Amino acid sequence: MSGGVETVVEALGVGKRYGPTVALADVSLTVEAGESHALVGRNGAGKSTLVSLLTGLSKPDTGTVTFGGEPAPPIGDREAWRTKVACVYQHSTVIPHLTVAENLFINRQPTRRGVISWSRLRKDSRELLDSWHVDVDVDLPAGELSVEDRQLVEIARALSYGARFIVLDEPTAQLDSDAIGRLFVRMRELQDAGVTFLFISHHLQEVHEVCQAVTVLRDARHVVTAPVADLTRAQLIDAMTGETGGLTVTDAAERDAVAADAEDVLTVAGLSGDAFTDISFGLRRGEVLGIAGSNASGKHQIAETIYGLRAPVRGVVTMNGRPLPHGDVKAALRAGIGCVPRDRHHQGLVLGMSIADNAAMSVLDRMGPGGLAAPGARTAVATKAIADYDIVAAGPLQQADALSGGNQQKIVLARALGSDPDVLVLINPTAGVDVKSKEALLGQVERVRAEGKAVLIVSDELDDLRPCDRVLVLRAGDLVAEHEAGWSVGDLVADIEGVTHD
Ligand SMILES: Nc1ncnc2c1ncn2[C@@H]1O[C@H](COP(=O)(O)OP(=O)(O)OP(=O)(O)O)[C@@H](O)[C@H]1O
Repeated sequence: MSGGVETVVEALGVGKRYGPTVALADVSLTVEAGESHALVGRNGAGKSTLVSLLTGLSKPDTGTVTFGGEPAPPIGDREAWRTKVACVYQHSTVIPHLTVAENLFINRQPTRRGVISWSRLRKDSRELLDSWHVDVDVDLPAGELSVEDRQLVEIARALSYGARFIVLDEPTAQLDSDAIGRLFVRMRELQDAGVTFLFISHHLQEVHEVCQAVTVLRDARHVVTAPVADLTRAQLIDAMTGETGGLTVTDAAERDAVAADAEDVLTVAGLSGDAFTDISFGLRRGEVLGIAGSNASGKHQIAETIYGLRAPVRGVVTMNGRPLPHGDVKAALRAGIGCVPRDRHHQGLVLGMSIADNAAMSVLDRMGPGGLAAPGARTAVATKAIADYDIVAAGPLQQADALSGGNQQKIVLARALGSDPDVLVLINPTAGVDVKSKEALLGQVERVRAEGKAVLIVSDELDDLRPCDRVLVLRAGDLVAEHEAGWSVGDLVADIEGVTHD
């Protein structure tokens, strides 16, 4: 108890090392009942490590964790941990081919005379979801759920074990603005019903919108804990970076427009495919073009069709006047298209390989005969990437899986740019990346553009669209609007959502 308020969880002086890396040093955190407490910090600051200690996935080297004043359960006792806390990760923990009901009651299915009672399982699942107002079909394979519904199912599952403390690890990273709004409404309802949240996000406006308290970590250490209302966005950024001065976001409206006679490097003509119909546009040399839209708009699918991950049903994509074969990523790469994919975990990075090998992958054929780069050359590429993108790593030979999520993301971007493409296709390039690194990434886009290359940015984040000369808006698979640099947020969002703005 502190000042009459019940403490849900307390970490006292916790520390954690991974080999030579100090991931957390003497960090303390107190989360009070019924609050939403934000945990923020730059990529590699130690947020996920702290969450792993608070959820019993690993044991602190030093310090203690207590729940409601009681010592945390022993590490191996998963049952006991489940009654205290759950974490909803960006990446799903549901088993995709099992139904929602099976996922909810996995390893504790109701039985009748020693046999699983499927009718009870479905009924109990329905009741559980109803009690938390989660409107999801319990018979659906969990892999078919939207990210939004999957998160709600995971929250309901956590609550059904008795946990009333839930960690949300970048829950908004894959949600569009409508879904984020609904998640926040849901968080407030659950808070009113006695649930406490630890909320991790790189979007500081979200912290201000939905949290009451905030803790900042920097370089493995605790910097400050304060009521959210006491810290402005600028003060939060200063606490995260240890510097003053805030951020500079490149805005295309502040630089010269693309030359009127600049030729198209990439054209999309009459393209139809999964979730989009008859889309045509050109991308000129020296241009940064944005595509905005909700998750259902088809914007990701268009980008994926351009770089060959999907085949179109109709239409053609040309690079420098030559049609690209359909659905052929390698051909797109050879033609000069670099990409930062949407799903970096599966398409982006080989986790078992070093930073050097990952960063050098698509530049291999430029580094030596037969695509075999000398180790020194690979290390040099990685060392440069670490410096250019501010990657927190022990060195170029560190394995990618030992990096924090945001730092892994930076390697994918470094690699896409490293192949020196004529056209760079970026899908949600700054998702999971801290505010300060975002600036560095968008700075690289500016560099590429200034070199006369072209960039296509498909993003859920309006900040990512600021460096764009034009932004195309997609709705339900149709191209519905085009905005020149200098657009107002209200106008763009109105077009994205299909409402009138006045
Ligand atoms: N399994 C591991 N092996 C080695 N080092 C690790 C491991 N897990 C984390 N680290 C290191 O510990 C430090 C803290 O990482 P952590 O994942 O906690 O950061 P984070 O604040 O969650 O970052 P992000 O915002 O990028 O997710 C980083 O330097 C990271 O490289």
